[in-house]
Parts: sequence; structure tokens; C-alpha cells
Amino acid sequence: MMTPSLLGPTALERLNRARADLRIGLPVVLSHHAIVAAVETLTPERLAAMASLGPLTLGLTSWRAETLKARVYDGDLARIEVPAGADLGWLKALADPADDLMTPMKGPLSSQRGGDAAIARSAIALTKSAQLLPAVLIVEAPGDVPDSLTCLDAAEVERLLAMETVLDPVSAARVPMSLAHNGRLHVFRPEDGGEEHYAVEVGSPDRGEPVLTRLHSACFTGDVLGSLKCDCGPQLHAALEHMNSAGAGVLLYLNQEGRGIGLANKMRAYSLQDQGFDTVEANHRLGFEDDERDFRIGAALLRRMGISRVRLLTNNPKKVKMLESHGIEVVERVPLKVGKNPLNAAYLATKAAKSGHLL
Ligand SMILES: Nc1nc2c(ncn2[C@@H]2O[C@H](COP(=O)(O)OP(=O)(O)OP(=O)(O)O)[C@@H](O)[C@H]2O)c(=O)[nH]1
Ligand SMILES: [Zn+2]
Repeated sequence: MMTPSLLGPTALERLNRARADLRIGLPVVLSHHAIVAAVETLTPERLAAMASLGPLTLGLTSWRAETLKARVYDGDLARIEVPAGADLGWLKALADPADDLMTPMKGPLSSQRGGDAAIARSAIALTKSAQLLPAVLIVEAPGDVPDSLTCLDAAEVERLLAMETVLDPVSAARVPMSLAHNGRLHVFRPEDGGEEHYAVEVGSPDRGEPVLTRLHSACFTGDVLGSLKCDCGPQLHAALEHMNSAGAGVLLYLNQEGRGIGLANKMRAYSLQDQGFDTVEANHRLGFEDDERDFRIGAALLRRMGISRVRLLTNNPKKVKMLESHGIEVVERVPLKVGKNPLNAAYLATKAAKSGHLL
């Protein structure tokens, strides 16, 4: 008979459960003693249940805390004391900047100093990896924690999230495209239960020569809807055209929507951009870094496809550096300047000024 422990979830599988739990509004237990929930999906009932256990702490990233004028004592994050009786509206207003301009005064906020920020740090990392707003509610569990909740060790969460994703090929088939008839789409599935990523192979690239390559991050608005706010759609099409006329190439379609924050958060960022903030400021006001993508995935996929030398279609020097530091030689950077229009000129200028893109 198989022992029950072999049937039970590994740490990585529990991490995946934790992501799903937080997304549906369930709290999870960290390091046996802290119950944490994502503010974005919290309900009044769960807030009341957590408040009945003891004093509550709100964990926010330093970006969000700075916007709220809360003191940051923990480097990359702040732990805010939640006043007794604070309601869900109060918490959500601190987590979500949508109404910041209408209701600028949310304080005074009191930040905890000293003590251990590890729980808050790994809880915030978990909400980010679940593509939720990086804001968490924390309470110390007074005694035994409910055994129906997913339990994880805080240090283990950070270790697992920092690990390089292992991607396995799942399936592949021929896809003739209008821009490149000789196409083949490969689907890759990460072993950590994260997003699947795709590789579009045009022709049969010679692995002995540098392969014309594009690392394209998913952009539903640009790629599918033809949004004029960015240059993604034209870049996607130009890359395929380029590969078609060169006879071969590989386009990695990485499901890192919104530079890794997910479509829901990207639309939150767009709505802040409508209030006058630029693309970088909008991410920061939401509590995110300006770029949350894990660029190692691109290198891992190329290695998996037997490609070690590339001519990279990009204007982003960070992509070049990242590939080089993960075992892929970039013999040439091929600029990809298409799709500029009056509605995305400011966006492109901000990327050049603040994110190091080459114009
Ligand atoms: N958060 C956020 N993401 C955005 C915004 N505009 C576009 N994106 C995302 O940015 C990513 C586009 O980046 P890429 O074109 O792959 O790469 P890049 O860093 O611009 O570099 P290139 O290779 O030169 O194109 C996609 O994931 C888009 O969804 C925005 O205003 N906010
Ligand atoms: Zn785009």
C-alpha cells in the first residue's frame, strides 16, 4: 500500500494551492503561526473572522507605502497597524490606488518597526505571484490553525518563488500564419504550475548558426485588440515578417501580461494612466516594480529548444543582458522599431527615459 505522505502535496504543490486559495479569498497559514489573506479578495466575513483572533497587520510594498506617506522600516515593505474596527473599505482603499486622487488623506498610518518582516514579505510575494494586488492582511494565530487551510513555511515560499522555472514541452503542431506560412507552435508547461508559454518556430532554424529570435511578452490589448497605447501588436507582426523573410526564426510568446503583473492589474495601471500617471508611476502606485517579469524563462525555453546563439529582435538592453547571463550568446541585437503613433509616443518616450529602452 502506498504511504499517504507520498500522495500528499509537495512544497511546490502547496505553493500552487496557496496561490489559488488567495485568488478565491481563502487565507493561508505561513510558518505555522500567521494567517494571511490577500486584501483584494477579502470578504467582510473573513475580515471579521481574522479580527476575532487578534490585532491585524497590513503588509504593503514600499512603493505603495510611500504613495500613502506611511513610514517604511522594512526596506522593500511596510507593516501597517490596522486600527481596531477598521472595515474592509479602509483596507481596500489602502491596497488599491484607484481612488487615491479623490480621497488623498488615508492616514495617519502607523508602521511597525522592529520584529520580523519575513511573513509579510513572503505573503506579498505570494499575492504578486497570484497576480493580485500586493497587499496582505496578517494575524497571529493564537493556537492551533485550522487544518483545512494551506500551510507553508515563509522562507520556503521565498526560496520556491526565486527558483528558476523548469519548462517541459507538452505538444506542438504546424500552424501556417498569414505572415509566415511555414510555422510551428510549441506549448511549454512549467513544473511549478505557473503560466504556460509558447514558442513559434518559423521554418527550421539551423542550431549551428545564431537564430533570429524574439522574446515577446503577452499583451492582450496590443496583440489581439490592436490597441494604440503600445507598440506590441506591430512588433509581434514585424518579428514574424522578419523571420519569414530571413527563412527561419523563433518567437517566444511569454505569458507575462503587463510586464508580469497580469491583465487585471495592467488595466488598473491603465486607469491610473488616464489620471495622468505614466507607465512606470502607475505600476509603482499599485505597489509593483516597473517590471515584474522573470526574464530567465526566455533563456530556459531557448536552451530547451537547443538554441544557444541568437540574433535578438529587441530595443530592450535588459533582455540582452539577461540572456547572456543565462547561457545564451546574443551575437547581435536587431532593433525592432515599428508601431509608433501619436497615442503611444509618450509611452515609448517613458520607456526610453526610465526603463533604458533604446529609441
Ligand atoms: N504594466 C504595464 N505593462 C504594459 C504597459 N504597456 C505594455 N505593457 C506590457 O509590456 C510588455 C511589452 O513588453 P515587450 O514589448 O515584450 O518588451 P519590451 O521590454 O518593451 O522590449 P522590446 O523587446 O524592445 O519590445 C507586455 O507584457 C505588455 O502587456 C503598461 O502601461 N503597463
Ligand atoms: Zn502592449
